Amino acid sequence: LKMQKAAEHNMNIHPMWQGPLAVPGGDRQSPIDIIQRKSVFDSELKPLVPDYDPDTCQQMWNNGYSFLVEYDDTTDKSTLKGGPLQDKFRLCQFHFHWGECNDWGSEHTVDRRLFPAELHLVHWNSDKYSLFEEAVMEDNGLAVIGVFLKVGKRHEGLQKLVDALPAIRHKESIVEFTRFDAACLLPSNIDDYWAYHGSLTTPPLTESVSWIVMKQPIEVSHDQLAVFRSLLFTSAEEEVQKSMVNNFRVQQPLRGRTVRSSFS
Ligand SMILES: C[C@@H](CNC(=O)c1ccc(S(N)(=O)=O)cc1)Cn1ccc2ccccc21
Ligand SMILES: [Zn+2]
Repeated sequence: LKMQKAAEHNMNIHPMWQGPLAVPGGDRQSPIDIIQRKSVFDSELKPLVPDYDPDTCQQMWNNGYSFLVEYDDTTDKSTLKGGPLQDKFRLCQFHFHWGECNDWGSEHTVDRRLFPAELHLVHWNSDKYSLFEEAVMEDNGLAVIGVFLKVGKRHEGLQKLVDALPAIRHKESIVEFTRFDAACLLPSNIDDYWAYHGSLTTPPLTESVSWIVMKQPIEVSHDQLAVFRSLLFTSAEEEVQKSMVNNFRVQQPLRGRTVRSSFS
């Protein structure tokens, strides 16, 4: 029932969803429901090796659908390798998806379980491509780490980010944001994850993503999540202000894909 309610509230009415809602013939769309008993343990999956340099953190902005923290990805200073990945990937940004209430908001689900929010750390394959824009179009171009957020104790590392949000309430607003270590948003256990091939969850929905979804959620406080919901989809000029909530895509068909797990 919550899935149904969540689906009714999701942002398919947001302007960004007007137009083709799926890649024609797309058979590896994201997000998906991860059915634990159907995932296949793969002993070949290696530990993930995130190596992020806080000095590459540059700015935070409201793009009218989420808020992004962007990193300088002109060098290999902040990288991800290991896990299911054959190549080295550069961190370019992270962002979140969340609901209007704590009952839903995540994009992926685990055995149909919804979380109040989901973090995405976006990386592109710098061994094979020279720009993010190139990698976006290639089937091994991107790697996104998904981390579920659940309501619990306050997340000290997240608070620096939460304190900056009022400065980017409106769409298109941007603020300098430096020296943030994205690794502080990863759960304590990054060895247990699910891996599958999918897509961007917003247009252009390109099927270029190696998804790595962490099993262990991070805990954030109710009040920290409430600040996410104080953001607006709308720019300062628009007369009707709309709260930035329910900015998630509904789960997509698995189409015969296998979800691998790094743990048995
Ligand atoms: C990718 C778009 C911008 N979108 C993203 O970068 C992006 C990143 C991660 C996710 S998620 N939620 O799956 O983690 C979703 C979107 C720009 N853009 C639009 C058209 C386009 C064409 C070529 C190159 C870039 C292009
Ligand atoms: Zn995302």
